[in-house]
Amino acid sequence: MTAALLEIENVHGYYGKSHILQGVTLEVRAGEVVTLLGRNGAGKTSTLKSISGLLSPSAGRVRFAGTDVTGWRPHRIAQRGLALVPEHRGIFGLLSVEENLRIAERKGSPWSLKDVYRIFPRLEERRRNGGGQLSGGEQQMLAIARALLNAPKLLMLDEPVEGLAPVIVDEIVDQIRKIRATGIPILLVEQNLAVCTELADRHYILELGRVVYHGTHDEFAADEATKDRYLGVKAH
Ligand SMILES: Nc1ncnc2c1ncn2[C@@H]1O[C@H](COP(=O)(O)OP(=O)(O)OP(=O)(O)O)[C@@H](O)[C@H]1O
Repeated sequence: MTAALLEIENVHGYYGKSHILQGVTLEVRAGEVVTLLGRNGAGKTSTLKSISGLLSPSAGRVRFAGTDVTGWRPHRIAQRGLALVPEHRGIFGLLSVEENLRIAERKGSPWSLKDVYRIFPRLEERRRNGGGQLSGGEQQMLAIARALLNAPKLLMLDEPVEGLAPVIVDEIVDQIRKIRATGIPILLVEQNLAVCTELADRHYILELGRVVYHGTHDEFAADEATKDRYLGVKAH
């Protein structure tokens, strides 16, 4: 079996006195796309934050690429190659698309501007536009492209298609598939079940800050009862 690139073991986390993460355990192996599912407020974003150092775990371990990074500051974790693309996309509205990309370029990165334009041709078309002039879908593409330029060993995407039109959703799913084909593993938080089942090798479901289900793509696809119970999705 392939060794896990990311291992989260029994992670607990608080916002003030609220015990939000109550022992989350999951792993992502080399080359995998893994989804983290669950209803609103289940703790998906908080799990990504606890991995990337934005929420310091009160207990448990986060191991990444063989190193225990629990409690490290976000920038140190990012330097190790763990990239988080948050739901609110953090791009610079006053800079052009290309400037947004240029400031994310990194010496020695296997990813060049040309490589990201190959995956996101729309960004090349819009390269002189201001970041603030982009549509929601284009902003999402720009945020992912910026993360790629940083040469991530693992990409974490928080609801990349939320609120986007179906045609843009399809485009982004296709782009994520292309990124996956380059070998970069992805941890994907997503509510859109069709997107998840299309992309993922394995799934975890969170409820009240705990993992209540995990299974492979095939197991999950066949398990209507689980989908109904934890996600409120009726079989059809
Ligand atoms: N900064 C914060 N301060 C206090 N409570 C928070 C904070 N952020 C999130 N929470 C609470 O923590 C719980 C988990 O939130 P989280 O955002 O991780 O859930 P989620 O599964 O990502 O849901 P959603 O899809 O709604 O973002 C929720 O009850 C939420 O209200």
